[in-house]
Amino acid sequence: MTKHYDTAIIGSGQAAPALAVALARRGECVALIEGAQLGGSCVNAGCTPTKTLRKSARVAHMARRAGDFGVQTGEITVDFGAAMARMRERVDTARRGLTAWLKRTKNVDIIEGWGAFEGRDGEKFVLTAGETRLTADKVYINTGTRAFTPTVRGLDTIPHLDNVGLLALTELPRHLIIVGGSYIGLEMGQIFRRLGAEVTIINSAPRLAMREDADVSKIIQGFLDDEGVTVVNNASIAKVEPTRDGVSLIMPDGFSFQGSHLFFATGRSANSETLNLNSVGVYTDERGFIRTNAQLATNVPGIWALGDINARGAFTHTSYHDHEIILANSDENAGQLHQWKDADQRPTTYAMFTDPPLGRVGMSLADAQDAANDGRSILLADMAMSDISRAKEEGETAGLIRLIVDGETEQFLGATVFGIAGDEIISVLSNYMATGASYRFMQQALPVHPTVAELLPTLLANLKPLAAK
Ligand SMILES: Cc1cc2nc3c(=O)[nH]c(=O)nc-3n(C[C@H](O)[C@H](O)[C@H](O)COP(=O)(O)OP(=O)(O)OC[C@H]3O[C@@H](n4cnc5c(N)ncnc54)[C@H](O)[C@@H]3O)c2cc1C
Ligand SMILES: NC(=O)c1ccc[n+]([C@@H]2O[C@H](COP(=O)([O-])OP(=O)(O)OC[C@H]3O[C@@H](n4cnc5c(N)ncnc54)[C@H](O)[C@@H]3O)[C@@H](O)[C@H]2O)c1
Repeated sequence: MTKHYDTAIIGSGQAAPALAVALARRGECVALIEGAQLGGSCVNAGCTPTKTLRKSARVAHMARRAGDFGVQTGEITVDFGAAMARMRERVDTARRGLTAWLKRTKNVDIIEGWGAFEGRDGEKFVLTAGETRLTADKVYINTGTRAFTPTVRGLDTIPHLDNVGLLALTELPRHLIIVGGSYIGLEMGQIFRRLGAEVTIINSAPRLAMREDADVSKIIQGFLDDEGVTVVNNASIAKVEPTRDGVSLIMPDGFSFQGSHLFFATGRSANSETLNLNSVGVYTDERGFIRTNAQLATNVPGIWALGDINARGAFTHTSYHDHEIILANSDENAGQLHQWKDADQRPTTYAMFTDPPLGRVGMSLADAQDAANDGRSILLADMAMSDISRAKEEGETAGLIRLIVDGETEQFLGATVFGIAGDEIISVLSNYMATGASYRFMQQALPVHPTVAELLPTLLANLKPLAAK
């Protein structure tokens, strides 16, 4: 029998559970279709496991640095199995909690299987998920992405890992070769180095974290060098070959890098090709990401796309925020949430969880320079973490703070907080930006001493015009 639902959600990414529960509470009958594990990439093979493992890595790092703080320890060893078990326990607990929440929500049916469109039955959309066939008035797609692996000669002859495989390892790699020098490569490279592996990062770009400002890349390169991570920028791989105990990456000049394990952190592919989108006429871009307007509606009325699959963000918080956009636009009483009704209005906000973490919102220096070159009035202030008392007291002085303000409206346009607690402090700026207030109000605030954030008002007093180049 084909059951009819008000709403079907394909994929239990970071928008889906909250959306399913909210719509069910509005009285809708909701089908939540998941082909693998509830919780999606973030809970199972992304944020949750990596940030849990990062803590073990940081503890090992700080234990090795204990002498700097006048604390003596014995020899530091890492029990990789125990660190991974702690990580798995955290993931399993998070998924269990999510599953229980969804299962106890009236009007939500969890359907196990890979969802796809079959077409239409009048106004209704017809879907399949494994053995189940269902119809729905509305469909929300939250199917996310999976690891993208580039074509490399010889890759079919050697074992290699993506984020799922890396996080399933039971033994510490002797020498992990990571292809990719961006969020995933950098976070995992530092973590595995601190857990005791040799790590080599092979990066095709001329510098690490190429989307960030050049001085940020330089700081990242500096602390990875200090920790003994080998970084090869501007790299291209001619071919890979198996060796007796691992893999060899051979470069076009014949130079080679040997390691025990090979991990690709080279971006993500859209999970859209098995959705049979053509059967209902939904448009994608050339990479398979689903086109939406700022309210996340596709070109087909009644179908929306949320999370990474709409290419309007690539983070858990952007995916979760997408569900708030949907709710705000489908509830006429949500007028006060006007800023959530439009994905084009939100500034890019994220953290890269290297240690120290990089917190970012809105414009980078490079973006600000482009704007100044276009004639926009831009004010800029920078400060090195090494000039901040709290960072010195903590003995963690790598990084910088950068504030960018519109010279005419006095509103913040962007900020970088790269250093201790940068992942937390950045929300001071992004929350403030959501108010649209002049930066001058922040100058009147009373900050707590000694903190990193106390320097924000001081730094604002040093704003200087950014000249066009
Ligand atoms: C290693 C790693 C670390 C990360 N760390 C962070 C971080 O610290 N902070 C952060 O904000 N972001 C982080 N991210 C990114 C974050 O995980 C994603 O942006 C986030 O999960 C949003 O994804 P989503 O909602 O689009 O869907 P996803 O979380 O990708 O989930 C999509 C779900 O849909 C399911 N699915 C796919 N196709 C179908 C189908 N046809 N039928 C049924 N089900 C289907 C999948 O099985 C999956 O469960 C990280 C990513 C990785 C890989
Ligand atoms: N802290 C976070 O929020 C967080 C953490 C991890 C991942 N993520 C999300 O995951 C997504 C994917 O991250 P990612 O780091 O895999 O991808 P990315 O697209 O950010 O970077 C890909 C990297 O691979 C390199 N590269 C590409 N092809 C290569 C090749 N053939 N040889 C060598 N290097 C090559 C690029 O130069 C770049 O450094 C990001 O978009 C991000 O949003 C977020």
